[in-house]
Amino acid sequence: MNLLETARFAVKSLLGQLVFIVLLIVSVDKLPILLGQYMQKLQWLPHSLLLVAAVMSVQFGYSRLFIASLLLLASLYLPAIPAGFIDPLQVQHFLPIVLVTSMTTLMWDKERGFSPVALLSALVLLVCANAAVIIASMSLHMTSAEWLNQLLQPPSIAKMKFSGAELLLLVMIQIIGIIRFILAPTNRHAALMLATLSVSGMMLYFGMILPQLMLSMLAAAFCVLILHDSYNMAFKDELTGIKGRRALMQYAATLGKKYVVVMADVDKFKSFNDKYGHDVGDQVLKMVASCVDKVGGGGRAFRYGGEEFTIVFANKSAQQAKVFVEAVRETIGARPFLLRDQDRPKSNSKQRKNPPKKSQQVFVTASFGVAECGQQLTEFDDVMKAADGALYKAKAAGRNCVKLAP
Ligand SMILES: Nc1nc2c(ncn2[C@@H]2O[C@H](COP(=O)(O)OP(=O)(O)OP(=O)(O)O)[C@@H](O)[C@H]2O)c(=O)[nH]1
Repeated sequence: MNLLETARFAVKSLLGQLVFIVLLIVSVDKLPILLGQYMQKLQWLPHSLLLVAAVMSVQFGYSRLFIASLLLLASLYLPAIPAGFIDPLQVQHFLPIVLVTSMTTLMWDKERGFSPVALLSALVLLVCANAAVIIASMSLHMTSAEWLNQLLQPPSIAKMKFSGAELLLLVMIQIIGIIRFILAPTNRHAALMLATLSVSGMMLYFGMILPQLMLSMLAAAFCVLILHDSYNMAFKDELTGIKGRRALMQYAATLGKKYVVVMADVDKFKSFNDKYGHDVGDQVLKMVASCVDKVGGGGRAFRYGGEEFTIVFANKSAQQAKVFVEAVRETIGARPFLLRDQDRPKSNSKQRKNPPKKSQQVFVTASFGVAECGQQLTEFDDVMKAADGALYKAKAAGRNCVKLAP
């Protein structure tokens, strides 16, 4: 994802999270009244959903979401600890702080895997982070409680009894989490941030005890975000972010009798890679993919593999599609690719042969072959082969052009 796409994803995801929190607050308040006696029977729901989220996290190798699910699961059992063993009021007081701190710490941590050593080191990290926050909260509370309490007061709707110091710390932890999310807005970070925001929102609104319904919804959101990741893994190309070959084949199966297939190939890409390095080549592929993906006329773009892309137009003739393909070709050829310092291969890189000068602009072009489904070509594979043949002709004709199959 380039910077703009990352920002767009972050904003979209943040808005989604906001909607989720509002829904949460509304439903946690209203649903128990609506569901009445059924709520009693739904006690198993948060436990089961959190277990499902934990199992799914293991399947996907998401150790941080696994730990987060277990922490939320543990939070369901903490209030049940006998009073003599641990002060329930202290548990209620520190539980939300511990959860928010843990989720934010996990956001900044890396995926460690599931070996005992990895899990133990994640646990040590969480214990250290929480100890630091609790000590900071206590010392802030003792030293500067008065002015902080005056400065930071919970909103009037809040039912919690938090000091100004604790509020300050919580706000700071949230900001640290939000920064992490903006820097790397992945689904996993979205899930962890959703957890910190929900826990804080619930605390403010309902006091210290986290409603079971909230944990159920949070666990369901974890599962949905993991499933969304699995969809992306299966159908999207990792490098360019556009749909990949598997998605193309699935789409092909849904096409009727009238459609057009376009095969596109970046020109002289091998020498581009040799000249500027593979990493710059990757950036260029992303740029080309974003141009191809914006094709008009209802065309759907896919990365076929390597430096090849496929566009499919349903219900169009080759002549009709050609207009839109020409537009994409022109856009790619006219878009300057700026080689910044950070794009240059490292000095010890084996790929570097001719490193670019500072802020040098380079251009790439692409060739296109177009074929339509018809009497001669009825199978998708055959139409693709014909488009490939036309692409070959475009290369032979000097590249940077569009050729139609006969
Ligand atoms: N950077 C980068 N390079 C890739 C990727 N996939 C394929 N390539 C490179 O793309 C190049 C394709 O080169 P060729 O198929 O020889 O064709 P070409 O140099 O583009 O020449 P023409 O197609 O004849 O214009 C190879 O050097 C591959 O290594 C990728 O994901 N990233």
